[in-house]
Amino acid sequence: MKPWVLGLAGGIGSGKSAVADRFASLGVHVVDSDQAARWVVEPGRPALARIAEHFGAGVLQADGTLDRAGLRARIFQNPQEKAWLEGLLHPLVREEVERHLSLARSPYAIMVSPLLVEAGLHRRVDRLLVVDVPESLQLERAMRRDEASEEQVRAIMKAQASREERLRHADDVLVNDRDLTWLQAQVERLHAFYLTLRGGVQ
Ligand SMILES: CC(C)(COP(=O)(O)OP(=O)(O)OC[C@H]1O[C@@H](n2cnc3c(N)ncnc32)[C@H](O)[C@@H]1O)[C@@H](O)C(=O)NCCC(=O)NCCS
Ligand SMILES: Nc1ncnc2c1ncn2[C@@H]1O[C@H](COP(=O)(O)OP(=O)(O)OP(=O)(O)O)[C@@H](O)[C@H]1O
Repeated sequence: MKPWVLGLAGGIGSGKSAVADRFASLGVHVVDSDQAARWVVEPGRPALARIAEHFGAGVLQADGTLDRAGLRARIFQNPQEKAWLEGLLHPLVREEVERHLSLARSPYAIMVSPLLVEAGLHRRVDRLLVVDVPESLQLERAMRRDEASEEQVRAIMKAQASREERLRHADDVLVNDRDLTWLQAQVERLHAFYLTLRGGVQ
């Protein structure tokens, strides 16, 4: 049976993973498209060989895994290369995500993706929760987490939907501009609400 799916969207560094982890600790089955995008390029998977063919062997590290920082630098300064990579990976990611969603046994499941709105997946989910923060905070948190330059994080933000665009599709908004204790409380409140939408089905 297809589970009831909550979409969890937000730009880079907005706090999707922080929010998703808290839902997961309440027993909700979470599928993250960023993680799926990692699985499909693990050594031995055909997509990794295609990437090495296209970008050259320099895109692999000595141990045969993808040089993610190197590829990130390349695609976000070259829209054509980014489109090529997305054309290869997005169908595979979608397949992985659907497969993992179908394994859900919790009252509802969560699909997390930075590109949910961009990829039109807001139409696929039953309800959409957007994690929203001011751009300055998004920038600060992403730079600190990824040890990335302001220029690089801004380039990624530019490649994503604007806050306004995401918020236009939101059913619920979690403004993540306070501390993690507050975030936890908001997640608990939302979880109780989603359970009522599901009629408390366990
Ligand atoms: C370029 C890659 C190798 C960089 O890896 P890295 O480990 O540095 O980053 P990670 O995958 O954790 O992504 C970090 C954040 O970057 C942003 N981001 C990644 N890919 C994209 C993209 N194609 N468009 C816009 N933003 C993106 C997202 O906010 C994401 O959460 C990787 O992001 C990738 O394979 N991207 C293409 C696949 C994709 O579109 N993934 C996004 C969701 S499916
Ligand atoms: N309320 C908060 N207070 C302090 N730090 C936070 C808060 N929420 C998230 N963070 C931190 O900010 C960084 C970005 O959060 P997170 O990784 O959850 O974002 P994300 O939306 O999943 O990003 P991406 O799209 O890049 O994967 C992390 O280091 C996280 O621990």
